[in-house]
Parts: sequence; C-alpha cells; structure tokens
Amino acid sequence: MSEPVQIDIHTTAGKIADLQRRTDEATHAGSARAVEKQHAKGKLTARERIGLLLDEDSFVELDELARHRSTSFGLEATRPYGDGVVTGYGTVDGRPVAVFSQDFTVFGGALGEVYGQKIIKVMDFALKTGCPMIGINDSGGARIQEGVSALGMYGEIFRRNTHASGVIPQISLVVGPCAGGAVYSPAITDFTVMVDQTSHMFITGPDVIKTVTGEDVGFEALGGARTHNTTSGVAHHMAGDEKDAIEYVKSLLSYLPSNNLSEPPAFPEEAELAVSAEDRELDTLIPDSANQPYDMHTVIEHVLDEGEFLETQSLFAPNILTGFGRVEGFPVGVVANQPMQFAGCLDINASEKAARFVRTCDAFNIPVLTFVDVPGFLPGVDQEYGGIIRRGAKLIYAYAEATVPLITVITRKAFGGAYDVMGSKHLGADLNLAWPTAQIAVMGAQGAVNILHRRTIAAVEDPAEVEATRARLIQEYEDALLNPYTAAERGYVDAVIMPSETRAQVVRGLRQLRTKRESLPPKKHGNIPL
Ligand SMILES: CCCC(=O)SCCNC(=O)CCNC(=O)[C@H](O)C(C)(C)COP(=O)(O)OP(=O)(O)OC[C@H]1O[C@@H](n2cnc3c(N)ncnc32)[C@H](O)[C@@H]1OP(=O)(O)O
Repeated sequence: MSEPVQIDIHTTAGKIADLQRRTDEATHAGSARAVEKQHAKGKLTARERIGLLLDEDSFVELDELARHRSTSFGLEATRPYGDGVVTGYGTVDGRPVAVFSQDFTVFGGALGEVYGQKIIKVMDFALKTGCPMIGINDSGGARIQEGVSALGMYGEIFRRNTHASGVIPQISLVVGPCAGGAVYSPAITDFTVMVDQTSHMFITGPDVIKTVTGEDVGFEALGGARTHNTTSGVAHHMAGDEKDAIEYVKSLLSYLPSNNLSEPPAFPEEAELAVSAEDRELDTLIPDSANQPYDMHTVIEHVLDEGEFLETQSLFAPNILTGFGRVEGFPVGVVANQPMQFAGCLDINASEKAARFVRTCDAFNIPVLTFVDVPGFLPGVDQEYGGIIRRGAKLIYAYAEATVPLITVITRKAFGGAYDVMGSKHLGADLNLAWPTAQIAVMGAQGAVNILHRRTIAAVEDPAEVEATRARLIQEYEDALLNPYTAAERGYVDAVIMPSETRAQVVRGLRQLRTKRESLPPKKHGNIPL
C-alpha cells in the first residue's frame, strides 16, 4: 500500500492539492464495496446517471463539499463529502436543466438535513432560472439518525415541488427504493419514470403490511415499476434499464418548454398539405360495424410528423392514449380514446390519466389534439363506488380550464356525457372536426331503441317479428341520428372532413391557433374535484 501523500496546506501548491484531495474524496464518497453492490443489482451510481443524462462535460456541481454535522448515533465518525446526494446543473441537448441524484452508496441514499438543504437549494435554483428539474431517486428515505431534521427537509422539498408545479417541468427518475413519505416528491412532479425490477415505491413496505393487515406481498408486486405503471398509475413509463429510463426522460424534455413563460422547443418545417396515398389509408380505417374496434394509434401516427408518438402511461388505462408528438415541428399533446380497450369507454383511470395530461400540456403551452371514439362512461358498481362522478369530473375541468389551442377530431362514437367531456366545443375547444363516420348522439342505437320503443317492441305479438321490429327501429335511429350532420348544423363541429384530410386540417388549424390568446377570470385558484 502506498503512503498517503503529505500535503502542506501552508503553500499554494499544497492548498491546490488539498482541494484536489477533497474533490477526489467527494467523487468517490461511496465505498468500492457499495459501488460494486450497486452495479451487481444492475444499478448505476449517482454520478454515472448524471453522466448519461447530461450533455458531455456540461455538469456543474453544487455543494460537492457539503457534509452533515450530526452527532447522533455515532454519525460524527462518518462525514462523507456531498452527504449522499449529487446536485448541480448542466444541459440536455443543449438546453439548461437542474438535477439532483441520490447516492445509494452513501448511507443508502438516506436523506439528512444537509442532504435536504442541497436538494432545496438546487430546486430554488431551477425555479429562479426557469429550467426543468430532474430528480433521480434512489434512497432509503429519511435518515433515521437525523430524525425530524430529515422529515423537515422532505416537507421543504414537497413545498418546492408544489410551488414549481406548472412553472418548470419536474421529472422524477425512480431508480431504486423510494419509500415512505419520500414517494410524495415524485408524486407531485409532472412525470415519474421507473425501471423494471430495480425501482420500488411504497408508503409502507411488505413487513409493515404483513403486520398490520396480514397481507403477504413482495417488493416487486407491491411497488415495482410494473405495478405503478399498470395498476396504480403513479408512474408514466416503465423502462427496461436505466439507460432506457434516461433516454425516455430526454425524449420528454424535447417536447417541454424550459418553463411556463417560454415556448416548447420547435423545429419548424412546412408540411405538405396535398392529400397523400398514406393519408388515404385513413379513409378505409373505420370498420362498417360500429362494434368492431380499430387501433387509434393508426390515426395518431397519420397526423403526427413522421408518425412519431411518445406515449405517456402507455400501460395504465390503455382505453385512453396520451402522449406527445409534433406537427410541422411544433410539439402537441395527444389525447385519444382507444376502441381496442373497453371499446374506448371512459372510466376512472382513463379520466384521471387524461385530465392530468391535459393540465400538463396547458401548463406548458402545448396544444392538445383530441381524437374521439367514445361510447360513454364504463358502467359498473365498482366505477360508481370508486367515484367516477368526482373523478370523471376532473377531465371536464381540465379541458374547460385549458387555454392552449385545442383541436378535436371525432372519428366515430361520441355518445352522451362522454361527448361533452372529450374536448367538445362546449368545453372550449377551438376547432372541432368530425369524420363522416362520426356518430354524435345521446347514446348508441341499441340502448336508444330499448328506451324509446320499449312499448312498440312489447306490443309485437309474433315472437318471430320482435327482432325484425327492433332491427328496423335501430336502423331508423341510426339513419336519423348517428351521424355528424346534426352537430354540424348547429356548429358544434366546425367541419365534417374526409379522414384523409385530417393531417392537413390539423396543420392549418394549428397554424391559425399559434396566436391564440385566452385567459380565465382572475381567481386565487380553482377547486378541481380532487
Ligand atoms: C417524509 C419521508 C419519511 C420517510 O422517508 S419514512 C421511510 C424511512 N425509510 C425506510 O423505512 C426504509 C429503510 N430502509 C430499508 O428498508 C432498506 O434499507 C432498503 C431501502 C429497502 C434498501 O435495502 P438494501 O438494498 O438491502 O440496503 P441496506 O438495507 O443494506 O441499506 C444500505 C445502507 O443504507 C442504510 N440505510 C438505509 N435506509 C436508511 C435510512 N432510512 N436511514 C439511515 N440509513 C439507512 C443501511 O443501514 C445500510 O447501511 P450500511 O451499508 O449497513 O452501513
């Protein structure tokens, strides 16, 4: 073993060497064994993650030499520089961002007072400079030895998350444990990205659950990436590994402005407005039978530049699609019913997923394109008891308060209250288009005939005639009401268009709406039905 180099801090050379030693200690704060364990779990270190996220050589670290002053439980014997979190700023694709990255190799990434102060400092910095805040979470939660000081810091973080909400984009990467109240920081941010098998989020762990409720559940089933992407809706993307997670975050950032006062990044390129062979594929997309599904992705991909659609929450409430794309190089948010799942019905999860997405777009000046094929709200006792009234209302609220450009295209069904909810003219959409296949009505033919013609059908004496009568009445209802023209007569849709013209119409509409200015009555804040 080589002798440690003696440094004379009374000389300039010594002072420089002393700084280098401290910096070196800070960058290797976790023991080699802890780093090895981290890698063995398929996880990267805090600095490796920053290295992948930020543009090369762009990272500027803050508080590298900060360390705790705690003397509880022998903590004074271990005072690593950085205190278990790496914070600073840099660029992603040349655009400024701020970042914190929790270092599991130091105290299991557990958050103490100084650690918390570092995070709130960089959050304040992001808010002041108007740049996105990326939080990389890999932590055992509140540092037990530091007690209430740690809890206080979490509260400070939550407050800043809340104040920054809608001002700067906030994105959380959860790439390890994120337990107890610590989960609420990612939960307040705009997007949470988790990694399959290595990320876990839960309020109380499997042992506590076993003690309190007797339920047997493992970490993965309780709070793994799959659970939070498919069941709880806490997460917005399930990545295969950390590189994939970081790539997803970079893609998200490419659609988001730096802050609410700036425009999202655009790469303008003039679209071809003449209808192409590819556009014409939409003219044959809708099946003749109203009960037959089709994939709404096809519509979305025909409208967006290069067919590129970055989905958010793709595994949660798949009966509604949300995500980002570009039209003529300008970012748009897309909300679309998906007839392939629950026939495209709105339920609690779909309503909340879409409501939050619309609000995210509205906060960050991103126009919303809505594609509608919705037979109504999903019926069921579960839905009613679960609060579909209160929770479905969020989507109405989100559309009605949105002031960004809103364009809605009805491809097929737009029935009942769901017609109103899905970006209707009545909630404030700017341009409402319908395909000739649109069916805008209070309900589908079957249900309507059962109500309107109950007596007529009951009066048919010959049983062989009952179905024929029902079929005739259904046909009459369909012919009279299941079309876009009644709505068009009233101006509830601005135009009935050929499906193949959709992209051109959206392009023209968005060009016109680029100068849209709309504001809501002044108030402290609304009272969204939470
Ligand atoms: C408002 C926020 C309120 C909260 O955060 S409440 C939540 C408090 N945190 C918890 O209950 C989680 C406690 N930790 C754990 O359950 C496990 O450590 C965890 C996160 C599942 C990770 O397990 P493993 O991967 O097996 O790692 P490990 O247990 O060997 O931990 C590595 C080193 O980190 C330490 N550590 C983990 N959580 C800590 C904490 N909260 N405070 C202080 N130290 C903590 C742990 O003692 C271990 O240290 P060492 O390497 O043995 O010196």
